[in-house]
Amino acid sequence: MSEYYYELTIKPKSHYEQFLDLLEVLTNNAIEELDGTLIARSEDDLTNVEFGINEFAKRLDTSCETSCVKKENQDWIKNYQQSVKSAEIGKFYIRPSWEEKKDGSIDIIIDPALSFGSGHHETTASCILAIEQFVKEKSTVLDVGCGSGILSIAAAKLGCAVDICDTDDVCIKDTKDNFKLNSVNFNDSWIGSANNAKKKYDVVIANIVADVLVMIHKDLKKCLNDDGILIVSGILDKHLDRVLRKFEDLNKLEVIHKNEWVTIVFSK
Ligand SMILES: C[S@@+](CC[C@H](N)C(=O)[O-])C[C@H]1O[C@@H](n2cnc3c(N)ncnc32)[C@H](O)[C@@H]1O
Repeated sequence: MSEYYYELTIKPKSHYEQFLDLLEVLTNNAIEELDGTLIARSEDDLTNVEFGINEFAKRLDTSCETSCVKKENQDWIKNYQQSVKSAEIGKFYIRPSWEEKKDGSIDIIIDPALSFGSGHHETTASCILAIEQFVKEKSTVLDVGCGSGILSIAAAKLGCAVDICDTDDVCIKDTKDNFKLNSVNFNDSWIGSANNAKKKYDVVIANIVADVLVMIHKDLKKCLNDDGILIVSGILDKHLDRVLRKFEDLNKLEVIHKNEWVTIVFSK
């Protein structure tokens, strides 16, 4: 990548299409069209093209405003990568693949993608803290609404046997990719929700939203072992009581507040 690029701006008074055609031929680059203005950018010097355009305007007996400015090039990929931050949550360190791992922390790699779950949202962070505190090695875990898979990857890294489900097929694909990226395994996966579970689990985690938790509360409890742990999140504090009412037959072990978001840990 060169240190500089040239930006040629042309605002024709008339014959817009002819100027566009000529600019395309002369620059062989993508042209930006903005309210009657044509903008070409190139790492090649465009001052000769500007001269040609002005000669063309004279031939057409019209005029156009032009400017050709030399600008500093940006490393857009590096700029973007610098905007994606790692997150340290308890003993876990969640990072994009281009960042270094942190010694002494449990490493989780999540690259930016469509699925929710980078570790920066309050609900994800609180669920990870709850997993660290309440989930024991070798537990069987169901991650309902796995998103990026971040929570089930955390559980897998603690030595749990995990199953994943999400109503969105893109999340299932992203989670599978992220398991590979993190060199951990899951057992079973399906597109759908807790009502499709074929067995009971030691731990069920559902970071969804209050309305959905209320809607699927029976399914979540149904796939929980007798002494199982249920972690629910995605609850805005104004909806907390409504969610609590649906789980009052369970023991409330912990309520984690982070800004306006609440995560609850129950035991059966
Ligand atoms: C807030 S994201 C949580 C992602 C990830 N588990 C985390 O904690 O960062 C909620 C996820 O739940 C999924 N979802 C929504 N309704 C669902 C339902 N009824 N059953 C299962 N998953 C659902 C969404 O597709 C989304 O991926």
